[in-house]
Amino acid sequence: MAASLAGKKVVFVTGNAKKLEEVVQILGEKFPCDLVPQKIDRKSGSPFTSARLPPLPPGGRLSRVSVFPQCRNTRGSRRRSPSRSAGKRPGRKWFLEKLKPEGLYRLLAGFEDKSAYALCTFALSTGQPEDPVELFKGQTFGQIVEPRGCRDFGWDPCFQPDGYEQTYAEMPKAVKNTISHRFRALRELQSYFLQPGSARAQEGVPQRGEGEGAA
Ligand SMILES: O=c1[nH]c(=O)c2ncn([C@H]3C[C@H](O)[C@@H](COP(=O)(O)OP(=O)(O)OP(=O)(O)O)O3)c2[nH]1
Ligand SMILES: [Mg+2]
Repeated sequence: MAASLAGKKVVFVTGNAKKLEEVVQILGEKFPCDLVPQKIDRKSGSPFTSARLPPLPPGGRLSRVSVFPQCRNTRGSRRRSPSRSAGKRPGRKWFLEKLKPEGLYRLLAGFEDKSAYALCTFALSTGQPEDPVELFKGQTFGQIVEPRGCRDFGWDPCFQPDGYEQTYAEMPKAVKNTISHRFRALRELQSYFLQPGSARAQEGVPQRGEGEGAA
């Protein structure tokens, strides 16, 4: 990590305490920046309202969700029943709240193929509307299984990563945090800043015109 990043403030926009906990654990004490969690605020005047966010990056809906989580929630308030959305967005919060991990597993009862992947996308913005947003993705492949393990985080009990006998919820956090989708996305983000001699390593922020290749 570039020395010039030391002491810089990075605002992590999330309302999810478990995500925050994992990000703090994964980044560890060596992370040189000051990570400041902030729930996104829909009200005008917040630095994170849609009007003041940078332009959308390419990459489809999942990318837009990463940049506009709260706008998405607002616009998407025509709530659909879980069954109407089956197979489309099982990771979404309201969907999981209704179904619980058991329901998510049951959705696949009629399917032999229970393969799945967990995807995490971090969107990094300088805060300047004219600067591009950089996306960092991490993906972990696995299977949807009958829920097992601790119930303190979403769908962790029914996701068993390939090559492991335990679900995310059964394995120690220290293990999940070295194989998870979130870990892989953060690794991409960290290596983005580590590129030696790059302008972003010196400045600590993405530069205009540096695009898709970076992640
Ligand atoms: O079991 C898990 N394990 C995870 O690693 C994980 N990551 C996300 N989720 C859950 C949390 C929600 O129920 C959904 C995704 O919704 P999302 O909008 O990403 O999360 P929010 O809680 O709304 O937090 P933000 O404020 O949007 O960051 O999947 C996991 N469950
Ligand atoms: Mg959300």
